[in-house]
Amino acid sequence: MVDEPAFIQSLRALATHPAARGLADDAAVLEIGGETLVLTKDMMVEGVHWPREQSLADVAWKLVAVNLSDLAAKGAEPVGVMLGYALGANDAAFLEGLREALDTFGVPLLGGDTVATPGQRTFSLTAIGRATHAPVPSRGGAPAGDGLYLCGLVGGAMMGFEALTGLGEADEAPFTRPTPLLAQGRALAPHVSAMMDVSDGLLIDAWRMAQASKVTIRIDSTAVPLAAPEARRGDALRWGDDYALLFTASSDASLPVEAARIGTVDAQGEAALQIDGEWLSGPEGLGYQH
Ligand SMILES: Nc1ncnc2c1ncn2[C@@H]1O[C@H](COP(=O)(O)OP(=O)(O)OP(=O)(O)O)[C@@H](O)[C@H]1O
Ligand SMILES: Cc1ncc(C[n+]2csc(CCOP(=O)(O)O)c2C)c(N)n1
Ligand SMILES: [Mg+2]
Repeated sequence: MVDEPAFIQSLRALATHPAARGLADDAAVLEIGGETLVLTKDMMVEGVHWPREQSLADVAWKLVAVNLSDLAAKGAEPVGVMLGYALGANDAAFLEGLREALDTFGVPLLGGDTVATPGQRTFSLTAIGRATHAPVPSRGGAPAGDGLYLCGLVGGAMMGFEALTGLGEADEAPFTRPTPLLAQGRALAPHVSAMMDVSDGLLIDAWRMAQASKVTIRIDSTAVPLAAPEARRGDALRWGDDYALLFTASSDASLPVEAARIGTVDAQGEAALQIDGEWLSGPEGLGYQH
């Protein structure tokens, strides 16, 4: 079996349509009929994306939330979702969590597909959004000289996961019921040079932004706002599942939402990422990869 980056690299030869953005962004951006659609799809697999302890109501909520987070990162407003569902135990709980998420985020269910599987439960969602600002922010627009900012916190999902699985007492909600930063992403879109959501870990996602933008990103790790104890800072920067917004903007931009300045964009140097003065050449050890 090849790994995730190798498989996506092979797919790039097939995804030559401009809307695919070279498979180097959070979503596809499709101009059609005078509108700009933003399209994304995320899957969740039992044992990989949620532990057995987690209720399927929370899994359904999170499936919607993580997809809407990719729309948020492109400043898009949700238009609808399509569900891929594998039948099994606790279907009613899944339906209840799905209803709550659709109501909360005001997004209609438009369709989907249902199967039964002898293996692990697997769910997927396709989210369709409408761009609210042109150009639609990409991972690839960060110019040297801009600041690097984070809207939201990291480490909360890690702490919540540990509590859910019996290690500690933290609030489980950042892991079980994340909130996509839709209003913040929409407000930020006109002000940013690049934007993405943090799903696999702050450091690996910053590395991807630097790669896509052909720059070096320097991060001051002590400036990153945490939802975890200080002693867990290193883990919080790598664990992922936090769905904060990582973006670049000019240092003198007046930003419409609260965000922490956590670094600087430089011209391409020795490597894509520098953390507290130390060069990091590859993505290994920086976050979650399948
Ligand atoms: N099986 C696939 N077929 C086509 N494109 C894919 C496939 N898997 C990933 N991609 C594309 O690769 C790019 C990177 O995907 P990735 O899943 O890393 O982004 P993401 O959805 O923002 O992250 P996450 O899955 O951590 O939420 C995107 O353009 C995505 O559409
Ligand atoms: C049981 C369990 N163990 C570990 C994790 C952590 N985790 C799994 S996938 C992922 C990145 C986002 O996924 P993707 O890139 O597939 O969208 C993260 C942070 C979890 N959620 N559940
Ligand atoms: Mg994303």
